[in-house]
Amino acid sequence: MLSRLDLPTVLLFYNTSLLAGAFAIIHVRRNSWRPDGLMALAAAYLMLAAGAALAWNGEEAALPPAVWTHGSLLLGLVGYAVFFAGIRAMSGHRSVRWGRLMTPVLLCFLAGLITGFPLDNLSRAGAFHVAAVLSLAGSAHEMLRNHRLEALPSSRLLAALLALSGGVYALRLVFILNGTAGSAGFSLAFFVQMFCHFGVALMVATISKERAEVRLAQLADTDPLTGVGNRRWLGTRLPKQLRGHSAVLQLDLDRFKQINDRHGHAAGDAVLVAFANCLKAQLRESDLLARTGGEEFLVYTPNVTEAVARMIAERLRASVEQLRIVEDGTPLPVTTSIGVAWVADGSSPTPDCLARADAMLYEAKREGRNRVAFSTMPPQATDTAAS
Ligand SMILES: Nc1nc2c(ncn2[C@@H]2O[C@H](COP(=O)(O)OP(=O)(O)OP(=O)(O)O)[C@@H](O)[C@H]2O)c(=O)[nH]1
Repeated sequence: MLSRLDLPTVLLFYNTSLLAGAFAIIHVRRNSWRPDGLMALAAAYLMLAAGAALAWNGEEAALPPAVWTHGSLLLGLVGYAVFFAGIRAMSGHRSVRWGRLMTPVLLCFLAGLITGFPLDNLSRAGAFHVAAVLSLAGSAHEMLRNHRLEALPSSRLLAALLALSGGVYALRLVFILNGTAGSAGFSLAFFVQMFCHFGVALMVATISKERAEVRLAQLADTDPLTGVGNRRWLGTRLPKQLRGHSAVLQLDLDRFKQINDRHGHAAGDAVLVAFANCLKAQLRESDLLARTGGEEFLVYTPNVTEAVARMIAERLRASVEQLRIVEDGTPLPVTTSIGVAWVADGSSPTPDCLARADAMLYEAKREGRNRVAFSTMPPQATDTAAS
């Protein structure tokens, strides 16, 4: 069926796919919180559509050959360069070196003006196909590289579509170079490209949606002031039972209200940020740190002996005491009280451990603040410990 389609019909479908793709990408960009590269992508689609329309009108003898051949080649080359720039910017905030990207495009265009090679159909198609293959292969590579940093479900699919599109152009380039490119292959190639244009626009929209979902999940789990996890996040990360040789530490800044009252809420916020950063700097990758309330933080530290759990708590207390926070030229001395519940052998239900750490924190406050109160959880019955 495809072989019976004439060239104007194929080009009409091809252009429709580019225009619909550009429209979809512009719409996604308007609603995206991370629109990098999307305008370039839409512009590339429009340039490729304009280039194809120029070629179509030229084939119909509606324009002088010198105009449509050079014009369509320039639009095709710039379109594919901008397409690559768009995918690169979209894939991971990396900068686009426009000078480096556009220099070969302009050199090719100038060579065309000097030698007149675009007037020859096969030479022009060859140059266009080389640009398309390089751009699409580079774009697929960018998306795969991005997938390693940001594993979104649709980024691999987008890379596959880009690779398919580049592969079809590469195959056609081989036919062009050995002089066997026929009109049936031409129609089929444009049909696949049409499918890829729709697919790429759809994947761009889906990636934008997936990024928004990831961001929402991050916002829901993160304390906006300090950037550490919040109580909700902690709830999803803490096991139901704390295993033997693990500890929870409940930390609370001492007399924090006075800092707010004397120096203002902004100074209080600065203290909270410094406090969180100080704790973060002391902990291991495997530890959890969350802000569970106003000036309350919780640390979960697995795989620690009693001596190490005591040492960690004391080290946190001492490093907070040594913090040097200055607001408007005024030093703000801070200390923290810490309640620790350490699980010996077996395991303990997490709520019990949290309640014990809280009770220990209360004791540390009662005993004068700026200290650690430590407790070992009582051993559990074997069946509870095994569950
Ligand atoms: N700046 C700032 N203050 C907060 C925030 N959240 C809670 N607070 C304040 O934290 C203070 C907690 O005070 P209290 O619970 O009385 O405790 P405290 O003054 O630290 O006294 P002790 O815990 O007994 O040592 C209150 O003044 C809250 O308004 C916040 O996000 N920023």
